[in-house]
Amino acid sequence: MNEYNFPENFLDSLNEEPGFDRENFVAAHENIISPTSIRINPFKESILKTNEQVPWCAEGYYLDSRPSFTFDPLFHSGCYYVQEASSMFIDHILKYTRTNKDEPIKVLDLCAAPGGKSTLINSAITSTDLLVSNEIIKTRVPVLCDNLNRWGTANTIVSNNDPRDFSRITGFFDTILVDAPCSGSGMFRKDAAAMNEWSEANVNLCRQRQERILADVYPALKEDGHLIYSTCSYSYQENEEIVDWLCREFNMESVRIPIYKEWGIVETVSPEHKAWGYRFYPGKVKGEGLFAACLKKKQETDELPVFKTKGHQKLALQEIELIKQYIKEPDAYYYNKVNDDWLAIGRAHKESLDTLQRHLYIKKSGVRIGKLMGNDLIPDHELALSLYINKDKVLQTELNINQAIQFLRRDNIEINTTDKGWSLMNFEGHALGWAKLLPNRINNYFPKELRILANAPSSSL
Ligand SMILES: C[S@@+](CC[C@H](N)C(=O)[O-])C[C@H]1O[C@@H](n2cnc3c(N)ncnc32)[C@H](O)[C@@H]1O
Repeated sequence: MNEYNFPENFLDSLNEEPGFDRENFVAAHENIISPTSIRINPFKESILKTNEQVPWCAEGYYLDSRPSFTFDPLFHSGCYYVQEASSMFIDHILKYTRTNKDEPIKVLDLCAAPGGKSTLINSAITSTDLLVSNEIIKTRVPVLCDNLNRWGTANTIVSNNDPRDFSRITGFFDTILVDAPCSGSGMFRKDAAAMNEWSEANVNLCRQRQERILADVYPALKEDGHLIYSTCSYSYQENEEIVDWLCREFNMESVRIPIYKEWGIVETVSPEHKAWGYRFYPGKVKGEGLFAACLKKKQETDELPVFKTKGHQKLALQEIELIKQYIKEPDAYYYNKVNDDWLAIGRAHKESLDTLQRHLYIKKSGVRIGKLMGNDLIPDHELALSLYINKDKVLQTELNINQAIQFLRRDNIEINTTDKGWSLMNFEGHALGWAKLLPNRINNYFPKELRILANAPSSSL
């Protein structure tokens, strides 16, 4: 064993890597606790900002200590996402590469669960832009949907596909993020167990998988579109060598991202194509290990297929009129019924949804509004958290912190009210979910699978 119980050969394997300072790196692992950072939701105003901002992301903030997020109702209402600071660099790349804000873009987050970078992309784009958030592993899709539901936007489609399925949607996306599965050395400080998984053989396996993922998704990128590639590995094989491979095998050029020296990020160039990359080392940055690079597709080699729009089932216009009452600016949305549930997605994304539905396994599109029972809406949890709910149409009940925690536990709550019917349950004005107010009791509709099960810590947030 060596310093800090790093895996055998790990430190030696990094000795030649750009910007690697062995002493500083080991000291950062031995002496510095992993910093806690959050990224606030720009669409849900809250007073969570702290004095120390993450330098490369305007919405990122460091916290002095790690509170119990589970017991903070604002976490459940989607006012912020707990995210490691280095990962927020993707925001900086997205903003730099977005030159024309007037033209809507389509972004794919290919390896998206649990959704940290998807919520980040969602904050960086506008409602006329589209985010497709994909996760290959079925069991990881629910957490991705939950995190996106909390963010509250109606311009996201979640799919559950293998990267190869995207090769059929030629030239569809303006930007693709591949936050690739990797050997995970960048997370050693946060997750010491990851060290047991590390080996040189695994680094090589990861590299092969990364190449396969990138080759599969490449056709889906538009000409002049950007590919953002990131890993939480320090290994050269998974980073600079992959960037070189992309430049060699595909028609791509490297994009240099401006950074400030005081950020502590190490800019690297790949040996063969001199392509830029950005390395984050704990000890040099206040964050964990990350590698990121951005490339631009030079020329479309295949001819673009013409996408035909599928014919639609005859829409139940009367039902749509009922649904629309619950939505702010209702004409801005396209309403779609899947089984018995009504969903709304920005009207601008209807055609994209048609195309994607023909090629992908769609798990969520826009916001689920709920089911109609006669003339009544049984509202969905997604509607409660969404930014587009027409709050004039529904009852709202403000809860204090204890009532909010009871609600989030799905316990019985006692409140003094004469109101009756479906009500949003709010904390500090932010919706947590639905309850039905009945003459002699309150039915709690907070989703069972999301309820707080843990015991409250002695001091919560
Ligand atoms: C680094 S994690 C993504 C983290 C996520 N982008 C975020 O910010 O929350 C990599 C993801 O890739 C997925 N994955 C694993 N194997 C894959 C494959 N062969 N193709 C595509 N994705 C894969 C994993 O399930 C995991 O969700």
